[in-house]
Amino acid sequence: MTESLYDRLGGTYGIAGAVDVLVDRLFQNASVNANENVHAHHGKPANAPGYKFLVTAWSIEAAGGPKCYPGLDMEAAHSTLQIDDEGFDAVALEIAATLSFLGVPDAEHREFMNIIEGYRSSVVTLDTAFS
Ligand code: HEM
Repeated sequence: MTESLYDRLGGTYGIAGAVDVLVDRLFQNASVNANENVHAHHGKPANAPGYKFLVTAWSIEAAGGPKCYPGLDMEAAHSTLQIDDEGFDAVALEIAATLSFLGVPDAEHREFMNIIEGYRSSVVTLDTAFS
């Protein structure tokens, strides 16, 4: 039987290590923080530890690991942030860059990015395609 994505990403230690790098990059990413609603959260260094915990737990579950995520579902978590496709792409790019930076192999990289892409319609609430 194939190992779960969770196991192939190095389990809780592998995922927490990647999220540690990712969140530091997201908090400093000018494109991500161009949205002032996002910056109100990501602009405060004191939010980093709790956010790392929540994103780690979410990722563990999403990758097929143990159920441990205590946070909001993706629609509720982002409903007031007015995220458009460009804002989503900026975060997705940073996730992909982090996986690449850490040397995650192609198959696992693609599988995790497919999971992320699957949540685009839950996270994006602002249609700016023609504005
Ligand atoms: C599939 C992609 C994404 C995942 C898996 C994800 C994951 C999460 C998680 C687990 C939380 C915590 C929820 C809670 O408080 O219970 C959260 C909150 C948040 N996310 Fe995302 N997120 C995604 C996309 C985005 C994007 C594209 C942005 C910005 C452009 C963003 C910005 C934020 C912000 C600012 C918060 C904190 C909201 C607050 O508590 O005030 N997220 N996200």
